[in-house]
Amino acid sequence: MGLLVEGEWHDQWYDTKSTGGHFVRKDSQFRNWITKDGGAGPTGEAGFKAEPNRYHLYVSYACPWASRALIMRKLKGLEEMISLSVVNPYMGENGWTFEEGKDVIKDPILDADYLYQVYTHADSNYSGRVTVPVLYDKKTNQIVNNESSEIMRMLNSAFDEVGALPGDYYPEELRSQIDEMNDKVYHGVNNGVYKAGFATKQEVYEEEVTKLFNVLDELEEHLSTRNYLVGEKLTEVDWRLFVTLVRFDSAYYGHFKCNIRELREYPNLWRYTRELYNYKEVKETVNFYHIKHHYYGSHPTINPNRIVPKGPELDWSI
Ligand SMILES: N[C@@H](CCC(=O)N[C@@H](CS)C(=O)NCC(=O)O)C(=O)O
Repeated sequence: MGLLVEGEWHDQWYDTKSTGGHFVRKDSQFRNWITKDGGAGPTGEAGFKAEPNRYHLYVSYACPWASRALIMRKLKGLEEMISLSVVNPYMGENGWTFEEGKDVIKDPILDADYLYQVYTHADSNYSGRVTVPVLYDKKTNQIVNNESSEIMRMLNSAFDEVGALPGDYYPEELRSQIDEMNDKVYHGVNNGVYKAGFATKQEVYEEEVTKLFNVLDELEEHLSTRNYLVGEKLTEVDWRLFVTLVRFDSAYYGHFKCNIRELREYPNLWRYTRELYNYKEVKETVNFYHIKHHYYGSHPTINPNRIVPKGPELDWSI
């Protein structure tokens, strides 16, 4: 694992010393938007019009943030319109790579060996982390956006007039409730598992893991009287929660020590996760081989021998 400093790759683990043992996530830097007419979005510059076959998505099947984008691409039927690359699950001294391996889809655009080359191609002086997902413009050869919450939003609606499937996962009338729930889910769960798992001090881990399970308890209660987090149908916040829950027992419970309870011990959350897993073709975006091999294999400070556990055996049927 590493990062780019003025376009040069440095192999370096997260710095938690300067933050007292806490893992602090950095903001994504590429923030342009694809829009129906090519006008600027809520952030960034204009010029990225929704056109079939113009954009490419770089993801990791292991990564929950990338999976949000992958799920939206699937729900909106954009597979033919937005091409895809999938990195190798192992993230080592060169960060994400396109090294051959099970289910890897190489980079057809730059033929890069490493994802950081996509970043330096777009900005030869880039400084920062090299993360997935990355939404890339093949026409102008630049990164449009590398922030999954924004990529989800643009895929939700920008391509509606050029052949996307119907479905609005961020409906106008529910936006304020969705935003509020997104905040809880992001801080409490999506980033919560990382804050527990990457903590480097006992008291920080205990504090974070307790907070995580308090939010899971709250969500379990919330789902006792309703099927979805907000309103009567699935919205983006359900998919944002799903990507963490679907990894919970296979990766976070063991590798990140989020083990106060298994997800399967929560009847409502477990029912909900299985339902979303079986929704349309969403299960095709969930790759447990990549998930387990990435987490257990890529963090030597947590699991130095990189042994990947065989279990658990999960029954996803509904
Ligand atoms: N805020 C970003 C976070 C993306 C992210 O952290 N992705 C992880 C994989 S799960 C990554 O690529 N990490 C590489 C690194 O931090 O060096 C988003 O939501 O898109």
